[in-house]
Amino acid sequence: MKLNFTKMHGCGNDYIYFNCFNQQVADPEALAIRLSDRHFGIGGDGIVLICPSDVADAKMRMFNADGSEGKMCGNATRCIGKYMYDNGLIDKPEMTLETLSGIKLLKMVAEDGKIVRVTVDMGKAILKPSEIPTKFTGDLAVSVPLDVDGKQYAVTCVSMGNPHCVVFVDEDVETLDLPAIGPSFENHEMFPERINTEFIRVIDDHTLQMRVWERGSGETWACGTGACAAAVAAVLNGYCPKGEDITIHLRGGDLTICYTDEAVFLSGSATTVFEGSVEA
Ligand SMILES: N[C@@H](CCC[C@H](N)C(=O)O)C(=O)O
Repeated sequence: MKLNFTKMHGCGNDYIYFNCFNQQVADPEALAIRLSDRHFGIGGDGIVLICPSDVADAKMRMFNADGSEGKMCGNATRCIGKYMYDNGLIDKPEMTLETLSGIKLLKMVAEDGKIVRVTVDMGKAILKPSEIPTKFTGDLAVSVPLDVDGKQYAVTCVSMGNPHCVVFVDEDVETLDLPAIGPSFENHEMFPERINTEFIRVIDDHTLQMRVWERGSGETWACGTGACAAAVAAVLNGYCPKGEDITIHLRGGDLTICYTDEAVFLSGSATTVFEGSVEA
């Protein structure tokens, strides 16, 4: 059996998207592992299913490259908005999207009939360490010490529907050896469900530089929820103001985040790369 797919990316965070309004994907965990492989598959950071929903315009399920299911994915939400509008599944440039972390509202900008930019209301940031989840105690984990492979880091933990550990560093993040240090954060005993880790250099009070090691996918060129977590952490640590746009420079492009008391807003591009079909 063949499955039709669309390869899309948000700032280089690339997933293989399946329209499940008109086809069914069995065993998405195994499919994610096989197709994400950049040598023997299509290549991507994972797969995303765009499914019918009883409570929203569509429902997202996303699977990392190791087959694990993520509860939230900021870049995929934006790409789904573009897919739904560009393919006539919605007729106005806004939609609701059901995720494992609740229903998100997307507002989009169209140019020549195609979506070029999407803003997602990601909901409130979750800061209670036990709810992220982490094993830190207390009401917040802001600049708390963490020993990783014998080196001391100060980390700030945030959930954007999925867990993040944000580390502020002084050096250019391009100089970091992420494949060496990323897995030790991801699988650290303080994070019972593993963790996504963002390494951040503060450029100024409205600009951050970021690299990310994602749970289940390794280094990716962008992470929407990670960019949100980084902006929240920057505010909590006093580097950036609340309620104003913060630009995050990622390996694959820029994202804009605004952290308010009501919600975190994520804005950025969404791009279609190619379409095809693959043996299921
Ligand atoms: N790239 C994503 C996040 C994908 C899920 C993450 N790896 C997890 O397991 O929580 C984004 O853009 O937010």
